[in-house]
Amino acid sequence: MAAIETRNLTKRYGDDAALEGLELTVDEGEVFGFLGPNGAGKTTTIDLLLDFIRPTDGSATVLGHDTQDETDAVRDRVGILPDGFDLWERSSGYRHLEFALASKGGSESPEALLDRVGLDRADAERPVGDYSKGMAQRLAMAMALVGDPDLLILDEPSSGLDPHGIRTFQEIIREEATDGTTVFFSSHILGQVSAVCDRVGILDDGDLVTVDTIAGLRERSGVGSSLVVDVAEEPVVDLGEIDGVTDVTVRQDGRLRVTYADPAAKALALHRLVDSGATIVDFDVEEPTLEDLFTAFTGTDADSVQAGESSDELGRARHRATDGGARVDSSGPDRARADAETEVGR
Ligand SMILES: Nc1ncnc2c1ncn2[C@@H]1O[C@H](COP(=O)(O)OP(=O)(O)OP(=O)(O)O)[C@@H](O)[C@H]1O
Repeated sequence: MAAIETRNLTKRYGDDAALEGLELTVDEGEVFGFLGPNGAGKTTTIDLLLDFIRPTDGSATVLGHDTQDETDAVRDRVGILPDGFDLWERSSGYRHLEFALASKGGSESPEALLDRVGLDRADAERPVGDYSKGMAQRLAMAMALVGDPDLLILDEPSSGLDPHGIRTFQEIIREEATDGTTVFFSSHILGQVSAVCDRVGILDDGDLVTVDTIAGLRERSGVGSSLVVDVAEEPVVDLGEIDGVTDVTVRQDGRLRVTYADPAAKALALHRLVDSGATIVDFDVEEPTLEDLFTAFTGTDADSVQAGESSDELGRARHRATDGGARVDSSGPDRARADAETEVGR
């Protein structure tokens, strides 16, 4: 049984389609990233799955239940972290959890839930009207986890979170997935989706553009990997002649970027450079970033997809030069991603 299955799911407002003919299957136990820019239709899809709004056309099942005819059965087994949720400002975090535990019949202790999301127990005594956005988001995540749901639906879960909170949420998502929970995770932040998701669906302007694993997206996008070489002097050899090389450019930092579709071209390019007498100071390989993939599949500039997360930070920070030299940042892409997420959290 699929955790989520939609057939021609469509929502129109007047002549405008918020979602057009969505055909999507999310398997049980997978972490599925639903990626798209502002206004792509992510929240509309989630609202349709939970029967908060009704489709103009088409249908959907969640955990085998029809979303319109068996809404209670759906909501009973789904944990939801909605985008833009409302809390009762004068009630404490504890009261919110107690309410969620009572309405879901959950057996967890409020303290265990608070600890899991990293919300201070003393803060849980305070009215939520005093909470920061990140604290409110942590409380909402704790409420979503109540009752050990079979499906977690998280709409922009990192909204308002600091980098530590982002990591906490990613750990929760991984733990839930290990436990067999399906996670449907909407985001416009590419790095966060790639950090936790088994598969990704890219939504653009109400249309599902593609669904695949990150590796599959890389392969199908045609966006090649690049060999970035720091050479002591301008090479006198035409690397563009090598079979499988698709592009050769000199970057702003003076390094040579050789983009290739065929991995065999990488070694050939290095050999050709050495044979030409060039002195190779350093080299590295850059894989296409998710931003590159998004652009390849939608034709949309990835800068419009996310605020504050630079593709240069994400994909290329490991090539930072230090002391004006060409040393490679040994902390690698994970560090780069953490750096990028620091940006996001600001
Ligand atoms: N009640 C409504 N009336 C008219 N248009 C709507 C309504 N709700 C959503 N839309 C439109 O539907 C489209 C999809 O909106 P939706 O909120 O699903 O996007 P999203 O991908 O969740 O965006 P974001 O990342 O900004 O949350 C947008 O163009 C939006 O303006």
